[in-house]
Amino acid sequence: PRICVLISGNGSNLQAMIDAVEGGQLNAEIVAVISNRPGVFGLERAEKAGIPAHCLDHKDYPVRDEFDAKLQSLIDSVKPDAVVLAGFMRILTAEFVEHFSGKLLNIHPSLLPKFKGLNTHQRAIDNGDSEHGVSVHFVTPELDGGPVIIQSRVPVFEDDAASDLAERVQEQERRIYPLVLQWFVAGRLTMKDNKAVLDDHIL
Ligand SMILES: N[C@@H]1O[C@H](COP(=O)(O)O)[C@@H](O)[C@H]1O
Repeated sequence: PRICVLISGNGSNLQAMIDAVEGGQLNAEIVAVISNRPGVFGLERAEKAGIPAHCLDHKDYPVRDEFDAKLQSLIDSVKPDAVVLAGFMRILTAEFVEHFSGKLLNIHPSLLPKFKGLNTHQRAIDNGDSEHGVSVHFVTPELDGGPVIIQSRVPVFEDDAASDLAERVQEQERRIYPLVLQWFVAGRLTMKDNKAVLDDHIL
């Protein structure tokens, strides 16, 4: 199975996928990494792993539809079985999302449906939550609203800063995202009627 990963920055989730492929936990090939920002560390991680790395700078496409159309054809050119958003910080158009419906996955650093959008760690702290976490979900046109596949919870400590919580959450991200991808490429995980289904069980 072929995986295409979209990033915007550091790429710690991408690195976890690269390591899982190299370690035999993820039986797939990462055939392309695409960033919407030039010069990010995630692109270096891809090059170091011998994966074709592409940058499609969204600043070159003032019209969102044009950026998404270009991105869609670049992704289609590598014929992926899964398109994986890993710290990809762009809102995608409904056309783009529909085109990859059922094979487009995202990781969001909160216990969805709580804290859709940005700054999730600080918002959990400001809200006085005792627990926080991360969700992997299928992408639908509703931002951070697609069917959730798996979540991992972490405690929030009184003296936590957002950076402490981010580190604790990212540790979980690196564990669960490769696992979900393995389920998907093994054909065990699908999206049906806006629901995530694993081994014929609705999640
Ligand atoms: N969407 C969020 O963006 C961050 C990106 O991290 P990285 O994979 O680029 O290190 C992650 O925390 C992810 O949940």
